[in-house]
Amino acid sequence: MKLIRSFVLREKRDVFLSVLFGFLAGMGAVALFANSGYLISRAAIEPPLYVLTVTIALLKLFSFTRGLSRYGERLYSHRATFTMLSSVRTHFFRQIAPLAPRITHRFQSGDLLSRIVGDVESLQNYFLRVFYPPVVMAAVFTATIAFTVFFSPAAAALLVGGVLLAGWILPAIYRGRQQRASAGIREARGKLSTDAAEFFYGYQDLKLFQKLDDKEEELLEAADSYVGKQRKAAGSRLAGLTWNQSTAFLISWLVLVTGVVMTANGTLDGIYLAMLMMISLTVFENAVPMAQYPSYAEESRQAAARLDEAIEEEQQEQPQRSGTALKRADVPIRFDAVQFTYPGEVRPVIKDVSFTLPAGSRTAVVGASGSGKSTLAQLMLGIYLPEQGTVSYGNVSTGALDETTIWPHVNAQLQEQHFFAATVRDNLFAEEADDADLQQVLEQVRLGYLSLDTLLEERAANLSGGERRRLGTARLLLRQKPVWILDEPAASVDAATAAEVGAEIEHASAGSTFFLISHDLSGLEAMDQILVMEEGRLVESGTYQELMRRQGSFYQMKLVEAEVVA
Ligand SMILES: Nc1ncnc2c1ncn2[C@@H]1O[C@H](COP(=O)(O)OP(=O)(O)OP(=O)(O)O)[C@@H](O)[C@H]1O
Repeated sequence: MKLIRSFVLREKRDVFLSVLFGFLAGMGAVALFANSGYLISRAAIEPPLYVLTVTIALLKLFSFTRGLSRYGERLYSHRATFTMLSSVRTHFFRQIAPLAPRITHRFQSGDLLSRIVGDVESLQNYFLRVFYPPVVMAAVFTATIAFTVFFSPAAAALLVGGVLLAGWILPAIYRGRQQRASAGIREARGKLSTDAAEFFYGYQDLKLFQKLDDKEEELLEAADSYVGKQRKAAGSRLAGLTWNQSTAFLISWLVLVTGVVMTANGTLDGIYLAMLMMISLTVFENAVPMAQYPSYAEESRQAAARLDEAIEEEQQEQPQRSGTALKRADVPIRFDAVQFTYPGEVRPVIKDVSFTLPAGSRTAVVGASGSGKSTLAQLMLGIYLPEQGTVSYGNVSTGALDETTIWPHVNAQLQEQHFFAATVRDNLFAEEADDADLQQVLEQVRLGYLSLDTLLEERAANLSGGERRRLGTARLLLRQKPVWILDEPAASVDAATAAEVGAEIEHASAGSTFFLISHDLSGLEAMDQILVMEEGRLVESGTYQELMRRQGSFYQMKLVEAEVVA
């Protein structure tokens, strides 16, 4: 909330103008109606023409003042709001973007989207309905009461009582209720977004496994829960509004009664009675927004808390990085007694792993599914930091580096790659390359039959699994990098095509530090070293020939592979 307040206060000029015009609009309204009341009473006793002329001219002046000031208030308050929203959105996005992909493991995509869009959007009410209306209300009431005291201290006292009740006491009572009524409303929206996203992503599988009805029911329950919570919050907001209005009318009625009594006993000139009545009716217009104050204050607090939660929890989970830049990556990459557990998990998935990738060497990592191979790649990219031990480039550990400075040195093809709903050309991420180069790269990955203008669907759903993998490889072939990290580039690719594309990769990566994660044990003879992972431990390492001679885990794996092939 502190941060949101600081974003609002940055717009000092607009904040000042909103309050100023809000005050002028409020005073304009009070003066307009007071003047009307006075005019009606005065006209009844046939005053000289000049009195009517002046009063009518004032009426016009006040109505212009009111209209123009209200316009100014709306203009500057909305400008301050939208500028603040854009600052919050940019700030939130800047904070959250570097946390990817870690953040996407912690928060589901639907929930994250609901925070980025919905929660940020809710903060628009913070300035408009929480921050400045109390200031305007206090200023308008103070000025009006000072004016009223002059005619009737009793009516002024009633107004003071009314403003305390409508502007402070009732909203304070409603604040607690509103907190209860709107508790969990944002979480319910997050859950609904998550369920909806899951429903659409998993639609095909849900259909195939006949689970569509169950999931639909869950989705409807989430929708009902969200609507129910919204209804409760809106009910509470309306109740607050009703009490606020009732108080305003009651006070106006009391002002009328007091005025009548005072006029009857001669302590008030009857000509001012209608004016006092109109003042009372109008001045409470400014207290109406206060009825919604608790609801919007609570909504803003919850939205800000959810945004903080997304950023802070994730930042706290991660060890602090000192953020220096990696200047060169053509250096040995070392794992020293590395232990690693994923955030929020208890089971270490990498246990006391040490190895070195000499600059320009070629290494393959093999091992059973879940043995920690992909995690090694994530640690090497600095996406995660080891819990114990170090991963270092030359003499610099990844903990001392800003991880984003590692990535420009690396050609990485991780297990999951994202493809955008755009052309093949756009998905190759090589704006500076000309079409002939791009087409040539497509040939190299045996996708020459695709046109650069072919439109890919979201997540490249119109390509086969193997085609997606090879399109991912094509991205790397367009960039010369000193380090290559490949996590099963041949997954879902037939053996013959995989061998051909493998040869292209080998050629393109010659001289680079090459780190290949593979389930395929063939073609590893040319590697400088092979690392064998088992349940998070490095159980064997050496050249192909050494490992075969040793007849350990790698040898056993080869035997199993040979049996399966046979
Ligand atoms: N984001 C994550 N959060 C928590 N645990 C994870 C995460 N990613 C992987 N794991 C766990 O870490 C272990 C190692 O996973 P990893 O992906 O490194 O294995 P792998 O050897 O690459 O497997 P595969 O060959 O199937 O790709 C697994 O037990 C997995 O369940």
